[in-house]
Parts: sequence; structure tokens; C-alpha cells
Amino acid sequence: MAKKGNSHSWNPTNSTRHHSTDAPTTGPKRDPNLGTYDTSQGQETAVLVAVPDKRAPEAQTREYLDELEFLAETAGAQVTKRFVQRLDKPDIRTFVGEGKLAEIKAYVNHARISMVIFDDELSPSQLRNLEAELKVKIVDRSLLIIDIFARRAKSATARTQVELAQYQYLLPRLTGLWTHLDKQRGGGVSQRGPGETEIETDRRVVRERIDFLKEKLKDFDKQSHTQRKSRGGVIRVALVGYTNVGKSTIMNLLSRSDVFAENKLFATVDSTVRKVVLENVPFLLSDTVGFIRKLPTRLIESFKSTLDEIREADLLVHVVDISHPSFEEHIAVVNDTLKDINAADKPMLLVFNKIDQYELDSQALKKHEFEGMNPDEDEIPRPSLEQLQATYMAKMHDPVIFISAQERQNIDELRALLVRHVAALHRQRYPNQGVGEFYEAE
Ligand SMILES: Nc1nc2c(ncn2[C@@H]2O[C@H](COP(=O)(O)OP(=O)(O)OP(=O)(O)O)[C@@H](O)[C@H]2O)c(=O)[nH]1
Ligand SMILES: [Mg+2]
Repeated sequence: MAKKGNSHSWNPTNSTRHHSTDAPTTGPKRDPNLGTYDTSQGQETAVLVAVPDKRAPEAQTREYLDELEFLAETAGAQVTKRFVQRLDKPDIRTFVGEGKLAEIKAYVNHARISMVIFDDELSPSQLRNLEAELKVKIVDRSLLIIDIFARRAKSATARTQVELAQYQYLLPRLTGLWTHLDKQRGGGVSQRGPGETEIETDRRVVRERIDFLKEKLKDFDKQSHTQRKSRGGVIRVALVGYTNVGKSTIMNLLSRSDVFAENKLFATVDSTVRKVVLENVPFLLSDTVGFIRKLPTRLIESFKSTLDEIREADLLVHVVDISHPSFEEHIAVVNDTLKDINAADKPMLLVFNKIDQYELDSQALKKHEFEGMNPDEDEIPRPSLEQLQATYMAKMHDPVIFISAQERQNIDELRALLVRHVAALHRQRYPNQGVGEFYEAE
């Protein structure tokens, strides 16, 4: 069953930021092992900063920031303000321009904000400059996502993968922070500041840890490869999709299991595999980590073992949240990520989920229009669910189905669709074995 709205306090143990010799008197506690800080002290207050392209539509900018705010909330931070500056490209030194930075600084000081979150990955030097200027925690999109993953990862493999991503994020950022500290102490550029040796030591420690974690993951890979081989003879289906679209809810529905599902981003980080038998047709169903726009590449790389589940699947079930205004972009992000991990040319079923929510939202919009309130003038009128279905049935190459996992709408049709495709794949792959045989032999 889906658990809605569970709130957990954020408590990542290994947040890889804020490397500094001078521990602040208030704020996050320093991890003595690596000089990193735990960013989970109580409820954090945060502001969001985005630098959209000058031509980006207003509605898109708002949605990107909504998503960043959702990520921040998932990580336990309360967002109190958003700053947007339209530029051709972000400022190379401080991401935003001088004027905007002064505006952010004034607000951060006045409202006693503890963290500034940027909707992009910052370069090590941007990070250092912003930290020197704003004197609060600077978090970029990559770090925010890595921190959420750190909180969610449960299995040994997922935890090792997250730790690898954390150290890889940290490594290029060690220098910057030290140089900044040296300058504060009055050390000139030509002068070798104190800490020069320490940073080399730190770098070495981090590199060694990265090597160690990579080796450890290789061992896990070997183990899971053997495990997967022993599952031979049965078709493997993977649920894929953008984060928070309902993959785990569908997994629970189909396999009658109890996988953690909730209205937060990245509820699932570990992949789960269940054996499902529908109408005597057995297959393995795996629930996987959701995708998101601008997923840090290093995170994808370090999550290789988890993504193998997708790469080795015979059939992908691509779940889409049709009630989300950006669902089309989400489809594109998922398809691009599948390409990145070499899993794009697999047979796919498209499941448009949350039709109940789509209808609810449409009714609410109509009511607004009727009452003469139209808050979004740049918004294009919504097609009806029937119109959408017709469009997508005609437009997509893959089979399409519209469901509500929560309200159990069209679930029998989804099961029938799955059975048909799994049985066909089974006959193709194992021509000498009857579809039910594997199951019966067990
Ligand atoms: N209205 C509505 N909500 C749904 C439906 N299916 C799932 N949800 C809700 O959507 C939220 C996310 O569902 P999950 O199943 O956790 O989504 P997920 O794709 O596994 O998410 P991640 O693991 O975070 O990538 C939960 O609050 C679900 O209860 C649906 O058909 N309609
Ligand atoms: Mg999930």
C-alpha cells in the first residue's frame, strides 16, 4: 500500500560539504574523519536561485523551481524565497551577477537563512566564491540529490554507491575551499598557504576511499551477476520513469508486496525485484530508482549496479504521471537517460498513471475559469483525458495504457497488457519451453 505524506526528519550521516578548518560556532557539526559537515541540524531555511535562459518561458521556470523546492523539502529544508535572474549563461565567477548576489545576501542576512540552493551544478570556484560572499551553506542541485539518495539508500550496495558519489563530488572541491581560507588569512597567491600539505593528505585519503569503494562495488556486481544468472529462464520486466510517478505503487499493486511509496522525490533508491505470476505467466518485476532532469552524471555512474537491473531487463514499463504539467518533458528526460545507460532499444510499454488526479486538476481549472479567475495567462488550455488518450495512442510507437494505480482504474487492462507482452517475449526467448513451465517446475 502506498503511504502518503509520511514525514521523516532528514538525517544524512555523510553530507559531503563544508570542508573547512574553522568550524563555525553555530551550524552543522564537523565530521572528524573527513572534515565534512552534517547539514541536518534541525529545520533548515533555504532560498532557491535559478538562472534560466533568457528565452525560457515563465511557466517552465516556475515548474523547474517547483521541482527544486520539492527536492529541498524532501531533504528537510523549508524554502522561504526564490531568486531568478535571466542570463544568456550563468556568471562564471558567482553564477548570478553582482547585483543579484547583493540582493540575495541582504535577504539571507535579514531573514537569517541557513542555506542557499542553486538549480545547477556549481563549479568548484563558483562554490568557493559564493561561500566567501554569502557566508552560509551553499548547496547545488547535484549535492541536494546526492544527499537525498544518502538518506534513502538502505542496501549495502546502494549505500556504497551513494558514498562513492559523495566522495567524487567532494574531491575536486577540496582545493577551492582551502585556497579561500588561505586568502582570508592574508596569504598571497604566490605564497604557499598553510594547509597545502593537509589538503594533499585529504585528497589522498579521498582518492584511496574512492578506489576502495569502486573495488567493493565490483565485488557486489559479481555477486548480483551470479544471482541474476540463477534467475534465468524467466522474463524480466523493469518499471522505469521519472521520480514520484507511481512506480512503487504499481509494483505493490502487481506483486502484492509492500514497497515503500510516498509523495516525496526518490522514495526508492534501492531496486527491488519480485516474482509475479499473472494468469499463470511468471515474470520478474523490478522497481527502480526514478530519474530526474539534470541527474548528476557521477551519480548515474556510481549507480551502475542499480541501473543494471534496467539494462538487463527484457521489457521496460515506462510509468508517466499524466497529471504533472511537465509530463512530456519527463518522458523525454527518461528516454534520454535510458539512452545514456544503453537501455533505449528495449521493448517498452507506456503507462500513463494518475488519471484520477488529471481529472481532478482539470475540474479545478474549469471551476477557476468559470469563476473568472485565470491565474496563469500563459497556460495553454488542457485537453480532456479522452483527447489526450487519443493523441498518445496515435502518436507513440509503443503500446499505451491509461490508469490510476491509486484508484485502481484500468488495472485489469494493465495486467492483461503485461501478460500479453511477457508471454510473447517468453515464446521468443525460450521457444522450447512453455510459458507456464518455469513456474510449474518450481
Ligand atoms: N492521485 C494519484 N496518486 C498516485 C497514483 N499512483 C501513485 N500515487 C501517489 O504518488 C506518490 C508517489 O508514488 P510512488 O509509488 O512512491 O512513486 P515512485 O515513482 O515509486 O517514486 P520514486 O521512488 O520517488 O521515484 C505517492 O504519494 C502515491 O500515493 C495515482 O494513480 N493517483
Ligand atoms: Mg519508488
